[in-house]
Amino acid sequence: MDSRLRSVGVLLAGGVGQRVGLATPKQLVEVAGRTIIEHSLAVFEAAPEIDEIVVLMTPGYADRVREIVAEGGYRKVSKVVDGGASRTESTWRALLALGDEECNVLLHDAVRPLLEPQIISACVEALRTRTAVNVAIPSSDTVLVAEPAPDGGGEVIGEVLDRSRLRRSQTPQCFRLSVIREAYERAMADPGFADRPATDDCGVVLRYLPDVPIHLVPGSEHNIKVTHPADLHIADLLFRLPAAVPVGDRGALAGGSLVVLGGSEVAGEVARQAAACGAGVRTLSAADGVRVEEFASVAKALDDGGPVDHVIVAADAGGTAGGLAGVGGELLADAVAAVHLGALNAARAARPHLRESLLLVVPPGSGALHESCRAAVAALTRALAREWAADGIRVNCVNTGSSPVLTAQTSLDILISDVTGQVIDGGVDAA
Ligand SMILES: Nc1ccn([C@@H]2O[C@H](COP(=O)(O)OP(=O)(O)OP(=O)(O)O)[C@@H](O)[C@H]2O)c(=O)n1
Ligand SMILES: C[C@](O)(CO)[C@H](O)COP(=O)(O)O
Repeated sequence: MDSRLRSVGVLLAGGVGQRVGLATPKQLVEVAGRTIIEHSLAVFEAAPEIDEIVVLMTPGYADRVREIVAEGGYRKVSKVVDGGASRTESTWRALLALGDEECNVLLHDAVRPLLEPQIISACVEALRTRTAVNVAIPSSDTVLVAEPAPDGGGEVIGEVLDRSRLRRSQTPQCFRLSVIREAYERAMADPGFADRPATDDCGVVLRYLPDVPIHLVPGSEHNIKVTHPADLHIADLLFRLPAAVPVGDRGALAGGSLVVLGGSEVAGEVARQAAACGAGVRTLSAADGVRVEEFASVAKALDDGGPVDHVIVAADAGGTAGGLAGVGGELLADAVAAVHLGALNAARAARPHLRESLLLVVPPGSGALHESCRAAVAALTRALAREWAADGIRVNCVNTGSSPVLTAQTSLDILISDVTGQVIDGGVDAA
């Protein structure tokens, strides 16, 4: 059996988030700068395998989702439908909204915002030859069955399950429309279903179509479900983990145009390595009368050149080490002006000329002054990457490591990659 069917991603967002305990449904809470539902929407929108997206939303909040869809330009979203009273009821409503033409249906918990694109690819690939596919990961905990204590006081262990056979079920849960619809029709016609509901779609298929094998594809430890308040913090941290930047073909820079702003050692190395790759490089530093601390100075220098593919900001902030008490007021202001204000100035001045990406290189250092500047540039990177995403301009940050040469190599790899919003540690000399 082979299938090249249309694939519809269904985002189940009809819950109220009782366990998180906020006044609004948890899928509307912002994590890493975006609502949880928007993270999930963005993954499905960007997946080449997905043709259409249907959202099931908590009654009363559908218009908020329509706003998010319109503002974010999520063109694959065809419908926003009110969810039901339970997850399975929301799935049932989605199935009713899908029409009769056979297709692949990928049912995803909207509150799993860290779904990786390769999981969608694996699911759709598996659906070419299977009619039911689930995403699962091995259990790292021992799972046991609790029973009421014989003396009536609390619970005792009834059984310890064989962990080697246990998997934790994630989403998307994926089916041919005809298969999942038949399973749900049987469930809805079963008067006993309401008393013993299923916790997921695979549970419905397993119970009502036991002859349909549900094939498993590997999920991911990052694909967490935001269920309890702590999960909001865990998701936020997971979003901040740096992406792996592949070592690409730096020759791809040949013929491109770069402006390197600032007089740090890394600035010099980036300029040298990029020029060796065949890029046209313009360097602008205090030696050329350009000071990133002054917006007008950077803006004039950039206005004098033409459009530019990449701008790299790598100012020198000399001496941002040690305890705050030992830092003189002037040094403090200079460091903040060079690193934080300089990045803001350069970003603002570069924007009208930029074609591809901005890279903010944070100078080396330690202590309260340096670390607070570094955090400011990291936050700037993430926020700007979101602001400029709609225009296709990437923004990244690299923290200078112990080797300026390796940091410059990492910088070039970031320029030729497609990552955005990433804060990456530059190269460190091997010990
Ligand atoms: N009536 C419902 C209930 C849940 N869901 C969706 O199913 C996913 C997984 O459910 P869960 O984590 O249980 O979400 P809530 O039901 O919102 O949480 P809680 O049980 O704490 O209220 C979520 O994306 C949720 O929005 C749904 O579409 N319709
Ligand atoms: C579908 C699911 O996410 C798979 O792990 C899970 O069953 C949903 O359960 P919940 O009761 O809706 O949190």
